Amino acid sequence: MLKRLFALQRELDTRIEKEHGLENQDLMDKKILALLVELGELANETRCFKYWSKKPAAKREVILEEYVDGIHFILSIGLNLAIEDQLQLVEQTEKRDLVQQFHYVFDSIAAFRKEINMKNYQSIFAEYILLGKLLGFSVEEIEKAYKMKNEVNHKRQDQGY
Ligand SMILES: O=c1ccn([C@H]2C[C@H](O)[C@@H](COP(=O)(O)OP(=O)(O)OP(=O)(O)O)O2)c(=O)[nH]1
Repeated sequence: MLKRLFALQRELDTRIEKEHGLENQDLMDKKILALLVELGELANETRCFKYWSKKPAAKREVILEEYVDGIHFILSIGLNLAIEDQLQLVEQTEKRDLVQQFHYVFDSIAAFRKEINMKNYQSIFAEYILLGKLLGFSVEEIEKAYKMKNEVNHKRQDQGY
């Protein structure tokens, strides 16, 4: 699955960079910030930290769409590192709640920015997958939603987004 997703991401990223004349630019810092912002948007839709409110979480499909925006940027960062073939996912097993898990993902992204290496990248990946599990998403569901959003992203580029 990961190989397929990396391939789709590469196609999209190449397209976006061409369209915006960014082929030789280092986009790492922007991608990291984009991922942090997506993570904030995702947390906002789950409303998991809004102890002051009774309003329920957004619909499952809205949360899944936010979640796969994050997957896009994680894959895209991986392509910058050119390490997709070495990726080994270590499964996180510790029991955590959703709020804790959001913090773990934020912390892993911050650690990666400080020290951009394979180990720290793997840790973003592992924490983000666990976040998806806590949100109740299956791997198949994530892959399907990723493909749908990837197509939307291509269409946006067609329309000069
Ligand atoms: O190099 C890139 C840049 C962006 N994206 C994707 C990731 C994500 O799926 C989408 C950007 O997020 P979003 O759809 O939230 O874009 P936006 O411009 O912030 O949209 P909106 O204003 O509707 O929130 O573009 C990539 O895959 N590669």
